[in-house]
Amino acid sequence: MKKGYLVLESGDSFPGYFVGTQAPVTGEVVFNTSMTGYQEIMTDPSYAGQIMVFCYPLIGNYGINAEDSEHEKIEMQAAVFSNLCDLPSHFQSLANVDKWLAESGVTGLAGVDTRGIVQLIRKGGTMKAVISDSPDPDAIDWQDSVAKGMVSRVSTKTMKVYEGTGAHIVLIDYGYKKSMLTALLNQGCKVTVVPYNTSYDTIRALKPDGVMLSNGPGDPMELQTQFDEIKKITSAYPTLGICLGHQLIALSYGAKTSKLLFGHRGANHPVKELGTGKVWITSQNHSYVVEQASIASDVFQVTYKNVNDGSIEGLKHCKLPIETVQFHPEAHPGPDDTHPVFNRFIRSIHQSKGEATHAITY
Ligand SMILES: NC(=O)CC[C@H](N)C(=O)O
Repeated sequence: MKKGYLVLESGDSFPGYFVGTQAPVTGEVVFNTSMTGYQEIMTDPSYAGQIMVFCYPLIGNYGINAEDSEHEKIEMQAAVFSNLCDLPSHFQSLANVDKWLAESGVTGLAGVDTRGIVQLIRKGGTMKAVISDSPDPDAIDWQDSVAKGMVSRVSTKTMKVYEGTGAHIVLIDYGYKKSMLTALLNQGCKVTVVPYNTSYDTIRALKPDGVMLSNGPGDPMELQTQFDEIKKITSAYPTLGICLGHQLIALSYGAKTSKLLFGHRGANHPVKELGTGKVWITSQNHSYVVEQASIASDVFQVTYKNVNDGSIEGLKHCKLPIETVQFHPEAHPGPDDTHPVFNRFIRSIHQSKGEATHAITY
């Protein structure tokens, strides 16, 4: 086993042993508290450019299977584990995490005091980190910036059509998770996945019934040049925005975003639906949030709030059929309490076309 270190910009370093590809990497270090779902987490394109620390101390015990990946590639920079199981047991398992990371060209570090790292991040915030074979923070050029432009890297380069007999949804791909597409296909929708920078005119030519803006990596302000187009697109069709999609819609209509100290990443984040007072347990993965003070009350109504820190978790446009959520209704991993968000979206499409919705059973 080759010794390696996670070295944080704060100067702290944590020893472990290399798994997967043993190449040195730089990234923004973040943590996820989910107890299960490591394959879905590692394949979520929203983690592009980041080093993921798994809080749960045992990862890999049910292996890697052919079903659970959320994207065809692992986009995260690296993953860090406490105990990594090398002899998984599950009828669907095809490989252990070490072998899978190696085949995918991704670095891993195991046997690490992940709890110690999480305590530091919770105090100092998400920060830059390096995985290398040296524990010395002074040997690292901290001026090297963490990669930007991740959305253009992970988004599809061509349009892809998934046939269905129901509503036609254009899914704008900022790094969408497969489960979002599955949720739409399960509603019978036809889905056209388009690149992140697709124009309003191109989308109009596709004659969609609705549009969905997906999750994705990085700071939403990096996509500032798209805001005018996003406003045009979303004011023309019933819209659902999820996570990065939610942030982009808010920004396009004049709100502001800011970065949380260490983000929300896990599968048990409580969110209150303000209209009903109900609390849902949600799956989350984000650093940025829409700022309450920046929301014009005649443009958006806040629909959901995070129970832990009061941050905004959902918006509804006051006049247009636009709904956005910061959490992940598609789950994977995590509870599907909020899956009805998709049903509501499809219902809003039928309503905006003046179609009767009494026959719809959801
Ligand atoms: N899952 C996502 O879409 C993440 C959105 C954004 N990159 C953030 O970190 O806040």
